[in-house]
Amino acid sequence: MSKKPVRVAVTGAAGQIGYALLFRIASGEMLGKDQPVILQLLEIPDEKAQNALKGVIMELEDCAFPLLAGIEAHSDPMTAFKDTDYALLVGARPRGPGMERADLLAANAQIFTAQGKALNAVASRNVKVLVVGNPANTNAYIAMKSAPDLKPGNFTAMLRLDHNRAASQIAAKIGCAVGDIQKLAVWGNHSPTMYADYRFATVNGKSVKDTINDQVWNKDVFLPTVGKRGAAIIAARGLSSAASAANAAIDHMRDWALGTNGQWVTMGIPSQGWYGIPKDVMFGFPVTCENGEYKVVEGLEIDAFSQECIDKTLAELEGEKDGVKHLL
Ligand SMILES: NC(=O)C1=CN([C@@H]2O[C@H](COP(=O)(O)OP(=O)(O)OC[C@H]3O[C@@H](n4cnc5c(N)ncnc54)[C@H](O)[C@@H]3O)[C@@H](O)[C@H]2O)C=CC1
Ligand SMILES: O=C([O-])CC(=O)C(=O)O
Repeated sequence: MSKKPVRVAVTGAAGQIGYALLFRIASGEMLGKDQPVILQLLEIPDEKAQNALKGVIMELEDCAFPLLAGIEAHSDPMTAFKDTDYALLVGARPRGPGMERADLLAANAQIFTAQGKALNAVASRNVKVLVVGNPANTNAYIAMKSAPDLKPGNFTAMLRLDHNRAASQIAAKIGCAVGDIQKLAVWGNHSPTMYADYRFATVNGKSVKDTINDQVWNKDVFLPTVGKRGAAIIAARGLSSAASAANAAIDHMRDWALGTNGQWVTMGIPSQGWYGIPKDVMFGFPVTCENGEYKVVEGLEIDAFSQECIDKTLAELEGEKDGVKHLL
């Protein structure tokens, strides 16, 4: 018997990430090739954006995806999030050259108060929320705090693009396939302060750290390359990453919903005090997923260099949190 359709809300649906995301969700790449979906698409109440959304919907229809059980266009989060099981909050302003993601807080933060409140009012009580819009960690924190009746742990921020970037850089350095690398972690904020940590990673069962054996490369090449990859893409493309961001969103939601078979992935989640990170800080941690739940990989040793990196990214997040106090 075929499964009952689930409701997937996507905001910023007519934007560049939306265009790289919706067709993959509708084809079953996010929730499985046996899971029908109803797409609940939100765009701003502006004629140009709503027209663009209509065009995207026409294209979705023209794909005749067997798993696409319905498509809705919305301009109000209170209707877009009704009964939604999954919410991908993408809609927000992207940065341009010379900006940091935190510079977007003033423009984007209010979106996430309104959308957190709407999720609180009308979404499924088990809704799984992924915030992509930047600055993703703090926006996810705002949405979580604006939705007191939902489980805080169901609000997450996207660190998966950083995780995938780190895996790709390591694979290129070692000369192995990305899929051979396991047990990678990215700690902290989706910003240049993030700490991509390969100390526990393995390549075909061997230690990545021992294989690379070059702390100078780690500190002076790997960490800045991963941390500043978003800016490098903006410099090259004139626009921020879209297909790779959509791909990371698919990876994040798929793994959360369907499980990781014991493999580590990185998710931005509200801390429960793990590794000394204060409660509720939306922080990138290594996790495994099973039965629709994530579980932090605990008990990892944090050496002096790692602690310094973690402290730095935490301080940045605490600063962003202070800056949005007035909205909560
Ligand atoms: N966390 C991550 O790893 C990444 C995050 N991003 C962020 O994702 C966000 C979206 O990026 P793009 O799709 O490239 O931008 P875009 O400008 O192409 O699209 C954004 C869309 O969101 C819509 N929008 C704005 N406010 C909205 C609201 N309140 N409700 C619903 N829709 C709204 C706009 O009308 C626009 O169509 C940006 O903030 C960007 O910085 C981008 C790449 C990676
Ligand atoms: O850098 C940006 O502004 C877009 C983004 O978050 C990324 O590509 O990681």
